[in-house]
Amino acid sequence: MSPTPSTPAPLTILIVDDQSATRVALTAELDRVGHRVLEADSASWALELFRRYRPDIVLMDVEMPGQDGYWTAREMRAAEPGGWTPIIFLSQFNQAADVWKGIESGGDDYLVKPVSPMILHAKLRAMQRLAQMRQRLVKMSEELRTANAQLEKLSTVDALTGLMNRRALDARLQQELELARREAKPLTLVLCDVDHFKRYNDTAGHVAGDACLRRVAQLLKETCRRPSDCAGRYGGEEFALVLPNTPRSGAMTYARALIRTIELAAIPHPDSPTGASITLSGGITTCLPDESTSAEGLILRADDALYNAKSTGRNRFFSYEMQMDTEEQRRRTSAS
Ligand SMILES: Nc1nc2c(ncn2[C@@H]2O[C@H](COP(=O)(O)OP(=O)(O)OP(=O)(O)O)[C@@H](O)[C@H]2O)c(=O)[nH]1
Repeated sequence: MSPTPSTPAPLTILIVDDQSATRVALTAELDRVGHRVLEADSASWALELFRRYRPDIVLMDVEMPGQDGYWTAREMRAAEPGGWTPIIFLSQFNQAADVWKGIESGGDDYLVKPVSPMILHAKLRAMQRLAQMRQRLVKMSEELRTANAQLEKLSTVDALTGLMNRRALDARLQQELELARREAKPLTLVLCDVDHFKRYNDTAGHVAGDACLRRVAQLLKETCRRPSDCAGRYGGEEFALVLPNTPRSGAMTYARALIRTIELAAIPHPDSPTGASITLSGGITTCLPDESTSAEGLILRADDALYNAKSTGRNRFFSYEMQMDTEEQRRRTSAS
């Protein structure tokens, strides 16, 4: 009498054998312990069932008319890229070379017919355990991939505004600088800062201050119309814009449009000497980079221009190279 293995988890098992007597005997044994059995008498039918039902384990006869078990195993492996269904070969041959060939062609184990039920169940149990371990590993590596992606995002995105953070901005500036140098194209960096933001916080509170920064960030993002333009939070109430392929004149046009956008948004400032709404001051630097141009140098220049914009009254953008006051320009343009 066949031994009864202790409560195996039910599996879907594909039996591939051209001899019906073998299939009947194996099916009866596997049925007896509650497994679901699929039967195929040829390579083509086996592949069809394999693709359709994705069995947990395959028991595969080596010798079959037409395509043999080795070929079928290779096709099954090719049909599940990244996956792994245990394949156990069944054969009358018990030479070492046969076992080797079976394993080489993608099989995981090799049993000599007639197979003792006890050995069969033991092998199934071992394969099932391996498959479960593999599934756990796959799941863990997926979780790791997701966690890494989240970490990567967290390390480049500013949590308050959703813009690039300082780290990502620095990397982007460096990258655009190298590209501009290679392609001999102008590159503009704008640093801008919300005017009298301490007063905003002191009067409206930090929560309202945060909401204000988010709104400004959104507006800055919207002004980045070209796919290569990017806005980021440089720190505190200071933002940076990297504008590739933008010459001085283009940068000034951009700054005027930005001032206008902020003006139209009319975000109320509860205590600003500059006016009733939020205003920005900015420093611009534009370069045609050569070997001596550095990201740090650009930041220093933009910061210097920003300081000038602040010290001459705020709500204006200065270009380091042109030392031109965009607010003055804008007033002149709208007056004419
Ligand atoms: N709510 C809020 N406030 C911030 C954040 N980061 C920086 N600040 C505040 O921004 C203010 C910046 O103040 P200052 O550097 O004195 O500059 P300012 O008041 O804007 O004055 P000017 O730049 O000279 O126009 C400080 O009160 C900071 O606490 C933030 O994430 N949220």
